Amino acid sequence: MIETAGETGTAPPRLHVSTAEIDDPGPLEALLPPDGALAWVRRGDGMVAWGEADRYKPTSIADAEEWWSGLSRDVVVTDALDDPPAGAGLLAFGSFVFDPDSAGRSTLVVPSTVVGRRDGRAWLTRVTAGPEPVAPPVPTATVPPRAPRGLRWSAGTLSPEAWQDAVSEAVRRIGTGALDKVVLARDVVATAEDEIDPRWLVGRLADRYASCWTYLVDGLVGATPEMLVRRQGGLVTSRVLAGTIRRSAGGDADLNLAAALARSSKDLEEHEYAVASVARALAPSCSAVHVPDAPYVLELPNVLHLATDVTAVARPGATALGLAAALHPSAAVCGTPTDVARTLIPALEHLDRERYAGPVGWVDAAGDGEWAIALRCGQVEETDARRIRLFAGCGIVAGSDPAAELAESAAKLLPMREALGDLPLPVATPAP
Ligand SMILES: C=C(O[C@@H]1C=C(C(=O)O)C=C[C@H]1O)C(=O)O
Repeated sequence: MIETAGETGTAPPRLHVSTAEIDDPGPLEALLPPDGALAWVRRGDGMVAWGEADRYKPTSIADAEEWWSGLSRDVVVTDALDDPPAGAGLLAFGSFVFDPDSAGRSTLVVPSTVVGRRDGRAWLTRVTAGPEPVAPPVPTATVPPRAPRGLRWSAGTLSPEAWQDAVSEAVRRIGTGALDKVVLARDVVATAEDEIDPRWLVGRLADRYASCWTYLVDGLVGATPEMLVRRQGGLVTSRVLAGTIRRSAGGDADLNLAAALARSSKDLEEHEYAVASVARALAPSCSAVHVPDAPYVLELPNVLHLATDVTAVARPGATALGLAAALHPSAAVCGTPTDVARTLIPALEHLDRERYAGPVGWVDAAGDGEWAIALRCGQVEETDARRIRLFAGCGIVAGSDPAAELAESAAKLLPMREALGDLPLPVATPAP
């Protein structure tokens, strides 16, 4: 018999984890129940989850790492896969506030049911407070999600004009030599007639932005193209994005835009700051940090980004969460120098970013995991689920033009607006 700490009456019961290979379950997001849905999907693979075996409100990423290493060390694994794909077994989903002073809450959830698929293998993980007698069948969502209806838009914290003034002020400060780059974000609010079902948004985002990581954690839903850090075994990768152009109708026009982006000194400069901040942050906990000589152009349906994939080898003990703690906030969402940008951001934005621009992802018992930057997202409001707040930001450098930055922020809002059904796919319309 397996003895659990809970039987002593002094400690919570140890969690029991069992994972079994299952037949291909079809589209993962279609399995999600209406309540407590968690998702992490890309190109059809990934994990969807629900139920809560445990939950923690970390005060920082380091605090989350400590809690998680304690919990995951103490579980009883009753069944596991041979040569498991990444994510098959005990894991926690999480997301963290951008700014520790935010009124928002960082969160780590250990789901009681996870269904995953990777590299042609599918699995079901159950996490329970005692031995689970029989693995339950894969559930299917009984209530399919409905599209939001009757959307109304309202300005967020700053009007578009006031936000452009903030960009001008940032350019002025950069001109004085106070800093090199600062990322300024804005928000807009959509209100629907009924409660917004985030599963609807997950399905739409995963379809249209298949190359992005589509995520859902406690009402924060989005599809991000930017991987802060992935650790798989010893290998560490980070996809850095900075430098953006809004896409046109496609074809030759887009090829010309891509060429212009790859030559733009403003965008290359902005990109270099972001790559340098990632390479610097990885150096103490990794060896063999490799930064390619030049960025490539990442094509998404709404924008083109300058992108660099940095690779490294993790030193012993450098977990995915530990690496995320070292990397956040990178210059892609904060600025250069970090401390100056960090102070300037709230002063100019007047916005509580909450979990936008913070790390979002998952971690397993071995410390492997994926932590992306929560971009191209919205937060369904906890107190009124008919409302969702969307966020988008832009890197401001010496050559930035406020009107062009506003247009760029509008392009970054498109994925969520399309997912909400505000726009017919794939045509772009002016910012709300
Ligand atoms: C801040 C955002 O995006 C970041 C800023 C970018 C830029 O300024 O070019 C590009 C990608 C992201 O690193 C956002 O999408 O909200």
